[in-house]
Amino acid sequence: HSAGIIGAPFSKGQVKGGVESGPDHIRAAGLVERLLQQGCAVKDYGNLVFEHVSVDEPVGRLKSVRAVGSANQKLSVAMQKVKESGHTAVMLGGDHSLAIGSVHGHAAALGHLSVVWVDAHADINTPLTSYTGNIHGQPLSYLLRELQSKIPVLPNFSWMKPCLSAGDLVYIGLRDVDPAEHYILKMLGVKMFPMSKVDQLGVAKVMEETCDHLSARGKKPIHLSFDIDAIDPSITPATGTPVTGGLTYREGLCITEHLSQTGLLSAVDLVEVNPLRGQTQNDIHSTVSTAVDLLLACFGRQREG
Ligand SMILES: CN[C@](CCCC[B-](O)(O)O)(CCN1CCCCC1)C(=O)O
Ligand SMILES: [Mn+2]
Ligand SMILES: [Mn+2]
Repeated sequence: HSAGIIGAPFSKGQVKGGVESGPDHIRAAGLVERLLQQGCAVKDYGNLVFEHVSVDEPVGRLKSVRAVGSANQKLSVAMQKVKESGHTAVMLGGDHSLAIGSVHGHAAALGHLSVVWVDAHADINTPLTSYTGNIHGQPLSYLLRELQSKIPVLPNFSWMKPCLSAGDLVYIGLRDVDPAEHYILKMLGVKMFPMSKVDQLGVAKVMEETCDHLSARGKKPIHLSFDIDAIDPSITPATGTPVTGGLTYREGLCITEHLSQTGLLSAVDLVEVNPLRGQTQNDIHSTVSTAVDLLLACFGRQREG
């Protein structure tokens, strides 16, 4: 295993301050040292510097479009470099709008890929269906080829092109999906394992069916985009949009251990850790250490030793 870590201290895909300090909290909890201890090579590329965008008037309801566009352009270039250096990429967020640049850069380097999106939310609102205008609820609409007719021309987004097909996307953990998002998911026939399915099948069967679905599509490199709010807020409360009824700590490890064992894991996003949303130090510690443990499992750590 070899990890190439990129810190993306960015928060403009949503409106709650604090998520930009996610990368530093995850590093401070010992991510690099723990990866090295388990025999993983590590290259830490540090944090990207996102310059302030002074004038960024809303476009329709969309907030901070220009900032989100330029941040993701920079991230896409950085991701591509990390992949071309042969590492498994680790993108530490920052909010989930960063998946635009992370997936785009990954696809630019490798051509084709599949995405496993672990999240309480579908993050597939289009600019026109979003209630909030927060772009962290929309990244997949910019990435999916099938939705391009729904995306208007946006400032600072001309650098990107859609790079993902709906058949190569699998969701795990959904439990707070907007009506328009649900319509889109059904229309596109996207493979999804909402929490109801996780309860019904159990996480081992969910992972088996996830991998069967991806294998049938040709065993492409896997991009795991893990939103920490997929885990139950009793474990990871320090996040911007907590939703009760989430994955247990153990289910989170089952998911990441299983994907690690496929040998196809090529990039991991770990996003939406927001220390300011924790009520106590313990809230923050529980959230950040769970994020670290999930990442260690992505790089081969096994609970049996
Ligand atoms: C479900 N969609 C939301 C949340 C997006 C969360 C982004 B993530 O990165 O954390 O997954 C919420 C929209 N609801 C807000 C409250 C009223 C009903 C709509 C949105 O803002 O689009
Ligand atoms: Mn979420
Ligand atoms: Mn998300």
